Amino acid sequence: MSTVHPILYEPVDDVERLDVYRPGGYHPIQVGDHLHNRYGVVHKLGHGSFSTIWLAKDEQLSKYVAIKVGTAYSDHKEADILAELASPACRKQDQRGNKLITPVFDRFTLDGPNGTHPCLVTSPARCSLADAKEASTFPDGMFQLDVARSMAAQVAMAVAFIHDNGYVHGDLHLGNILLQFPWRLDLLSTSQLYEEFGHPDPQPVVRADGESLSAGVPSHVFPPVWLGKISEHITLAQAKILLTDFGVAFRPAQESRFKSYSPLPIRPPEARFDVTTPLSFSSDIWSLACAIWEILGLRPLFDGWLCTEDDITSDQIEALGPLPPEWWKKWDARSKYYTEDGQPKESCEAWSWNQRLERDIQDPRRRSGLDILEEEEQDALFEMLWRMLAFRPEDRPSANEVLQMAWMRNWAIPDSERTWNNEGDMKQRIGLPKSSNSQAPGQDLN
Ligand SMILES: Nc1ncnc2c1ncn2[C@@H]1O[C@H](COP(=O)(O)OP(=O)(O)OP(=O)(O)O)[C@@H](O)[C@H]1O
Repeated sequence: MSTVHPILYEPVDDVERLDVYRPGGYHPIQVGDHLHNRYGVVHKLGHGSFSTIWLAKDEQLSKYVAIKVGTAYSDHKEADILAELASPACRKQDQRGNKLITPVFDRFTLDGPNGTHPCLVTSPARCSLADAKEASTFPDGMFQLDVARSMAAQVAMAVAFIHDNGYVHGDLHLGNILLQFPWRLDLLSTSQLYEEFGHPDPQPVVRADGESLSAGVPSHVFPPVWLGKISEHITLAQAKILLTDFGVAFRPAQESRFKSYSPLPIRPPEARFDVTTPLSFSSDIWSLACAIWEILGLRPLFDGWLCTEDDITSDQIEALGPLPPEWWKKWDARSKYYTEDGQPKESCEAWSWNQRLERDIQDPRRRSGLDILEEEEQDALFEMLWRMLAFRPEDRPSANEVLQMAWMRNWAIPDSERTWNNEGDMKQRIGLPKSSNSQAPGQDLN
């Protein structure tokens, strides 16, 4: 059942939902606030359903940090999980994977008119991969091929790292994969940062009924700063990613989770058809395959725009073949799309794998003048994704097995190694001395 939200405030574009400034909801924060006697808020980075995220200056260490301020409903689980993944015990097992997970520098709580809010201090990133694609100047927002391969390998490594440490991420989409800064933001003073990326733009919050604001509502809200980069302009050396948002992550050994919180297009089918078996690591493998497709191409593998759960199931069958028989029988809406012997009804336009590759990856890449996948690479990619998208979760490979597959070994991992080996070259290219930590760049910050 959908909830109807009364219109309490005059609308403001590109900000969090204003009606969530209420007891249990967001904490009212303004640029200029000083948090936890240490962090001066200088800009807004973004918002999610359960948090607002702020760029702040850590006055003790003179460096910029991102502070994720949770709603008062949210628990401390995300911070606990990230702290555990950052612990020396986890980190020493896998040096590679842990650089790809949001680090935790500090955590504290804020008490305010809407309750007590968990706050997580992490490193600021440029933008999410979804934002980078959306910002493209082309109608088709995509990454250069080597960049896409590198990012795909890094996400798989990050997933292998968290799986090795017993956690399922549970929400692997491009909005939760961030692009790291290729240089230290700390090189900029706050005024240089404003000059380079724009000043905060406070928008007044006005009640629709003309009444005054209650104590839990901020006087102003802030559209996020754009620190990001347009997808096709990201170079291989700049393609370092961070996997973020562990808000729905869980440990299958400790918690039986039956419901998936992933968006419909990347949601594993067992969450719909096998609701009595707890979700496990393989649910991330399904979503990882969908994320890799979208990183390489233009659009999601299973399109979710105005789609229902039934449309997505039908789309999955078109791409992957018949559902396991017991799931097929459970699917009440099957007769809308298929005859009883599983043939698509004429009204359905079926898209095979090859057609999808053309439609979603190769053709848009060609149109944007970007490299396409050669035949040998296409075959290796198909082989990997086909196995990751097995309907039955137990038939999918583990994240470590994915990293051993030919596409990863021969195409994606070599490009990710070039991303991580380029650090020194990168600093030279943007005109920074390799050991610089005080000088403002004044060069190409993009
Ligand atoms: N460290 C960061 N640096 C820069 N931007 C960030 C950072 N963390 C989050 N953001 C921005 O804020 C957005 C929301 O963050 P996040 O997904 O962690 O919040 P959430 O409340 O858990 O969201 P959701 O609605 O997905 O549960 C991200 O998509 C990104 O644009």
